Amino acid sequence: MQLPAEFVTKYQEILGQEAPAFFASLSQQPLKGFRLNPLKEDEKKVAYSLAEPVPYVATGFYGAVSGHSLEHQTGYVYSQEPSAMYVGEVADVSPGEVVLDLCAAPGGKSTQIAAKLNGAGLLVSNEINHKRATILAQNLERIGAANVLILNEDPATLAHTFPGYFDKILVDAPCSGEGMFRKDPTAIKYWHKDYPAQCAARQKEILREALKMLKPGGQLIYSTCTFAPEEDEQIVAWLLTEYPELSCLPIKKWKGMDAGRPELADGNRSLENTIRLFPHHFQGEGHFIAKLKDQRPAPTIQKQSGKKNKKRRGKGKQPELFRHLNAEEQELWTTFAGQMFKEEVFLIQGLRCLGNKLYWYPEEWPDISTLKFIRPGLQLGTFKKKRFEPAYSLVLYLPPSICLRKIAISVEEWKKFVAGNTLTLLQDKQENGWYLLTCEGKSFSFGKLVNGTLKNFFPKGLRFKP
Ligand SMILES: C[S@@+](CC[C@H](N)C(=O)[O-])C[C@H]1O[C@@H](n2cnc3c(N)ncnc32)[C@H](O)[C@@H]1O
Repeated sequence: MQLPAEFVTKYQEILGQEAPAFFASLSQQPLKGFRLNPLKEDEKKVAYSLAEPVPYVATGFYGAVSGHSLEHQTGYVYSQEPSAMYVGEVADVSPGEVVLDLCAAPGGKSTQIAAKLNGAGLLVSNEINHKRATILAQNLERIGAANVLILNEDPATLAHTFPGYFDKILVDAPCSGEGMFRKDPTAIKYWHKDYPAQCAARQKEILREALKMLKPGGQLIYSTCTFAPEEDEQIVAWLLTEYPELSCLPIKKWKGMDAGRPELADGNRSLENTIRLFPHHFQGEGHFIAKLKDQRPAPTIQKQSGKKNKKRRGKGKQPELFRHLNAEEQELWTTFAGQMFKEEVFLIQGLRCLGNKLYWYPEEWPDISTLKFIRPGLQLGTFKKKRFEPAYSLVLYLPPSICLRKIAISVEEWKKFVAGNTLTLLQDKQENGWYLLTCEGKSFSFGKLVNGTLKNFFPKGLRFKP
């Protein structure tokens, strides 16, 4: 690997005797990992080896996964390099919290946070770049979390809508990406000696807006995948100076994790509470993580607890984006839900229409009608001329055990189906209609059975040949 000369000089100065080991580690093979998804039923039932767990992430494992595997496609696994996984752990999100992931695509940390919320509370997952936001949406859809809004906004616009709103905010900032050098050598081409300072200026802009959205008493998690002090310790030092209400919380250091270095910024000792992950010390690509707490007393309003708490937050009015279901739509949904689910899965009060699409969007969620969104709640389906067609996002949300109508098919049949073929079910004498399709116990599509032929409703844009 040809490293820029100014990069080499800089890290020789910063790392001294350790520099050769650091440079050598950048020429090694990148380390791969994946996380299991506890939102799925029997989440450990995967074909991948779980023999090498990542010690500091309960759901993390070393090893590579394929994007075409059944496990990836059904959201059972998410490919993520092991140092990036620690950011989601440090965020330490609990069910019921209201969390913002401000720079979220492609979704490594958002998928982890959504799983930790476990259906209670809300994750607002935002990405400024539209193309990347659509990839974020696909990744979040696969993991099957219902309580996620996906937005495509700039931080300043969000700050206007959500002042003091979030319990936790993650800023996994756009950075100079030095920790990506061995995974993605094109990152080296972008690097120049002033790049870290330029990135730092942008990081400050993003953080200024982020802090406007943090609730008093809330926590800000800041991370980068770079080693540059300008974007790491110096940003945290700047935060602590500019925002005296913030303090830097200690982060548990597992084997191979280094403390942040105060001498690389203004000498503030609390910078030792931050974490540096260096590839010559630690099994991973490289990251910097800081956790800051707003010390002002938290407001005494009742904490949102997801589905149970009906108190609406945000602007205090109904989302203007949606309309209520008409009688025919309500009947179509009730019939579908009655045939499909063993129990009431979505309360009718949380159901709303946007055009002819049906969403689950509980009353207490904020009004996002003025914002650019990619996913305004969990899409359940579409009303089409006197019929209801269930959505792909509903499939990924549904655990097979709550479904009455389901058909299990083999891996060979799954391969044909996701490539776009219909299936002929010679053995089956089931009633015509909608069925949840499963393979190895994993929900992967709806299919419509018509006289023994299973029509294909796997989204056309996602079809592939495994
Ligand atoms: C390091 S990546 C995020 C990775 C992501 N958190 C994950 O774990 O998959 C940073 C993201 O910030 C976005 N970004 C770039 N400029 C931004 C800005 N001015 N404000 C907010 N986000 C920005 C980039 O498009 C990029 O997707």
